[in-house]
Amino acid sequence: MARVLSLFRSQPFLHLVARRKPTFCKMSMDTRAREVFAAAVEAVQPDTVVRQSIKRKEDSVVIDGRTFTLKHNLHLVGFGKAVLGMAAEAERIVGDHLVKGVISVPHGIQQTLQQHGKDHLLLKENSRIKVIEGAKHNLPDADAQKAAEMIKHLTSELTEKDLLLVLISGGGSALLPAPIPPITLQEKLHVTRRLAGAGATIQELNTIRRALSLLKGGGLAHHAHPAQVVALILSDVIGDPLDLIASGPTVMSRVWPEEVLSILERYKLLNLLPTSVKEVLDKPNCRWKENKDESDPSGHVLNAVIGSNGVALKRAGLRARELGFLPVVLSPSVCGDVRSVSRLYGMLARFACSREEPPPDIATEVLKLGPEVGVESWDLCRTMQVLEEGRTEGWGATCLLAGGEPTVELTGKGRGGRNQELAMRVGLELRSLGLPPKGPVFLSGGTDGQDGPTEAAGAITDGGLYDEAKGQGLDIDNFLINNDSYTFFSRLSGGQRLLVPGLTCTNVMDVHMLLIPAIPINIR
Ligand SMILES: Nc1ncnc2c1ncn2[C@@H]1O[C@H](COP(=O)(O)OP(=O)(O)OP(=O)(O)O)[C@@H](O)[C@H]1O
Ligand SMILES: O=C(O)[C@H](O)CO
Repeated sequence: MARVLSLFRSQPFLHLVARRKPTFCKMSMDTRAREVFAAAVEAVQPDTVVRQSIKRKEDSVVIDGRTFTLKHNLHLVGFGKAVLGMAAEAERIVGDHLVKGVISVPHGIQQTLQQHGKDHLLLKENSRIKVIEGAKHNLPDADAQKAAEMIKHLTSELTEKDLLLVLISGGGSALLPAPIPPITLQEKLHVTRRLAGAGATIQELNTIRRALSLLKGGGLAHHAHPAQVVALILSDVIGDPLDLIASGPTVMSRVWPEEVLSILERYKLLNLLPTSVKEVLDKPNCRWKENKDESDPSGHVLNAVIGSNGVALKRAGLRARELGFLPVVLSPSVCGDVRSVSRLYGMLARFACSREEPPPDIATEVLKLGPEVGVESWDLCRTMQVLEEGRTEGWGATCLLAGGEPTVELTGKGRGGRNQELAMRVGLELRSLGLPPKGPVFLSGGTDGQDGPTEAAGAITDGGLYDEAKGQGLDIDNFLINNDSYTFFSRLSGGQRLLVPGLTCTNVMDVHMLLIPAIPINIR
């Protein structure tokens, strides 16, 4: 393994890690972990990402290097959990060039933002944008369908002189339901709910949604043709795939019947489909019969990802450096079962803390686990090299950052979320390393501020978790079996280990952080 790592030494990737030695910081590891998480979330605030991506120059805007002339010809539509703040900022930038807009946002969001003092994310009183709240509990409903109908109507009226700004963020699929007739909203909901309940991935779910919708899979761009369409996208899907985020309404995509049928078959839904769904699936590429124009609108569409997990991790790395860590970003694509993901972080901590040249089996095990948790060998080797240097060359404390969206197999009936469960499991892994209490610290948090159906975003943990719980009469294994991580962390030490940032108004999946102290520590 030493040979594998040495191969990476000569590579030019080290620009990803600033080589300057970090400064010493007196704050506790816990406080610094929370600060780094806050920086990650701050980097992807809806108003910030829009401000950074639209540059106003007199009567034009520059987006993604392209200039668009404004002649009181701008229309705006949007759908997603972060879209209200994105729209407020966009309207501030384009001013009265905005003719009108419609956005579909989560139920109750305006009141919640007001209550949290986040007025800068609300539209001004005389805004030209109509806000429709819907999709209670993240499920498409009549309000969201009405919003989709209005959005479709607005886009269908555009001409080649118009510019359509489309704001997209996670949760957009549920907020833009436009089932292809004769499918009803209830029938579409029935299919997608069964798929989600059976454990379908977001890729599978959104492939089906695209096949059943008038606006998804490029339908919105099609309706807007021949107007110029510019979509600004805040990604909540691993790898930032344009055709899957909110089911890709501005990305022209064909429906492949074989793919659709194989997904439905995989989840044993083929025989349970409503007749209307079968009817639509029999004619998969006739989604836009009511076209005003048959020409391909793709040339008129610019799709730009303006915020993502990668962006959040980059900013987190900068903050970590200010707080005295050598930052290293492992990957923004961590997925797979939380058990495997916790093993990965446990092994990386062991690798980083080993006093000797790490035993070859750790690096080999780490690389073996890579495919299961969505991390490339290249990224693992690069990260291990930084950890090795941190240890052998005295770089000081290290902050390993990663992100993505692991999964939990729900076996119990407790309250929790994947971040809190991951934190519990990593705590157990760190304990098994036999490190002293001031060893590595691990944080896992959802950037939307909510982990599963709980008011916490995640939790902070370390190798002392098990003994701390035992000392307070809490049986950690029982909580894990019952997927009761929120109850566990709420009861443990007065909830001190919980991460509760409140509503963050954004969502770029989860952030994971492993802080490795500078002091050389012995492991068993
Ligand atoms: N008791 C529990 N313990 C662990 N995980 C849970 C528990 N209950 C729900 N979950 C997990 O929480 C996730 C749903 O929560 P959440 O709404 O935060 O998901 P999400 O995919 O992040 O949604 P969003 O689109 O808002 O990002 C699912 O992955 C589910 O398996
Ligand atoms: O809305 C959706 O489809 C999910 O949040 C993924 O983007």
